[in-house]
Amino acid sequence: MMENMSMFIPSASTLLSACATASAFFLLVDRIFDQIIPQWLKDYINPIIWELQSRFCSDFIFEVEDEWGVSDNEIFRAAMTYLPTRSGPTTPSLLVGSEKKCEQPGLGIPIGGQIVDEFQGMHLTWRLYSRRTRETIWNSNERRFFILSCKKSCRQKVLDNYLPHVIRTSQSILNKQGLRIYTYDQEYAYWRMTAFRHPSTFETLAMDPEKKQFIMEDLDLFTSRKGFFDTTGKTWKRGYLLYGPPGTGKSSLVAAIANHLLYNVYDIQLSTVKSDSVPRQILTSTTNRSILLFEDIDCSTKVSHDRVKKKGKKANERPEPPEKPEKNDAPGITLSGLLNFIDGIWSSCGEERIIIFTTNYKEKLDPALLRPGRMDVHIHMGYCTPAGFRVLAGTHLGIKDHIIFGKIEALIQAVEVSPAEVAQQLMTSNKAEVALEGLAEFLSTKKSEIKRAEPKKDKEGSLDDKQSREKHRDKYMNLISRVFCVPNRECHQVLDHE
Ligand SMILES: Nc1ncnc2c1ncn2[C@@H]1O[C@H](COP(=O)(O)OP(=O)(O)OP(=O)(O)O)[C@@H](O)[C@H]1O
Repeated sequence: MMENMSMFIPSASTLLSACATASAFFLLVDRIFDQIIPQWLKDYINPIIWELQSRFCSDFIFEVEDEWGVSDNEIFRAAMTYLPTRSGPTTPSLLVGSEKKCEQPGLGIPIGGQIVDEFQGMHLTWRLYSRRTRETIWNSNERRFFILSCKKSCRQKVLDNYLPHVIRTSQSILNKQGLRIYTYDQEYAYWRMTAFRHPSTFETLAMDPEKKQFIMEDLDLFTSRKGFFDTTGKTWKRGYLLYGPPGTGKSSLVAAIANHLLYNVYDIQLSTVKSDSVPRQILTSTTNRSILLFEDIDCSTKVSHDRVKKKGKKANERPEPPEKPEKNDAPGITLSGLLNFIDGIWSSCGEERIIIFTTNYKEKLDPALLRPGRMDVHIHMGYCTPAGFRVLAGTHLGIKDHIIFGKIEALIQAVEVSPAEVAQQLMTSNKAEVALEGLAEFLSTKKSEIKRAEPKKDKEGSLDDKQSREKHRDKYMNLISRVFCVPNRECHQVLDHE
């Protein structure tokens, strides 16, 4: 009887080979499936195949989607960084690319790509898939997800040991890769990334030393005060407004802050944000310890003019007809959408974030944007000063002093010249003497042009009065840069050495 029964019980090796055959079969089906079946049908059948696979094989399946709740899935993000470094002889395909010719090619996982990893005696297979989700008017979303399979018996070990290892390793890979700058792709609702190698630092910035020192101390204080933000119930973020004429170093200061704090930069183009719900996606998909940058905020008319327009309207003035929306035109972000982004309830998703706005026209901005708590520190980036010129001469020509410095400094005090203009003149020659002579000539020409324009102004009478009033107001604005210090410091002012 026992002998008869043993005829029907398969041996361990037969069972194993049956299992291997089943796995190979499913892999084969999967392959054919990938090649010839349309995406919509794949999306429908894929889950059925995985279900069958997990029932008939001894594998356990983890599905790692690119989103978790309303945020990006950290495990997915980590796997995208970690897995290309684990490719081996069994890897069928990889994405390869390079941003610059001389760079070491970067690797990525293609859709359908498979990576096999070994960890603490476990055999783990990752495969990347994509599926289309319901399309909205503004987004046609394609969601990506990994299928991670392991032995059923390893399930707990994967959760406890392997996935934390993937997150840790990806973090150290990213740290080695250096800083990154991200820009938001509205179409696919995800961040496109590239290496951030802006050479600007606080040493290379043409700015007055006290102002630099103040900003660096403010940043350091901010990063060291987690406990303070926790106990006061405030979100750990700080808003900076950088304002001033073109070419005075606003973008260079952003880069210097990123390099000082070693934070990645998320560059948010407000004009391309399609609706008030987009900032929520942005907030939940950016990482901690980062800079959220809004450049040229005044150019986004919807957010800069709302209240300024209303304030300037006389009582008997007829209301302007509402702007006709273009066909298929997205509504864009409104001022209230932006205010919510900065300090609404969703802004608490994430911590240790610096929010930076830059503008050439601070007065165009709605006062609601500027209040402490939203823009905590206002930094005026002014025209070049003698101290700024000395920094530029050091970085561009490698010199600390020269006989012609006195003449140039006197001219710099007499004319309004941006650091960008000075830098450009200093780049005209690698011979210090020639470059400095060129700069002195450039400044003298500028000065005589201003002199020639002056008598003309006098003839224009009332216009001249108006201009001089405006100049006085600008001078006053330039002189005092208010620093609202909530909650980093007590409120105080910094003299802006113009
Ligand atoms: N304060 C500065 N210190 C050092 N370099 C500067 C400074 N300001 C301008 N530059 C030089 O001028 C170039 C332009 O500066 P930057 O883009 O930072 O100015 P910006 O104020 O952001 O201008 P815009 O308002 O037009 O965007 C930079 O590449 C840099 O070399």
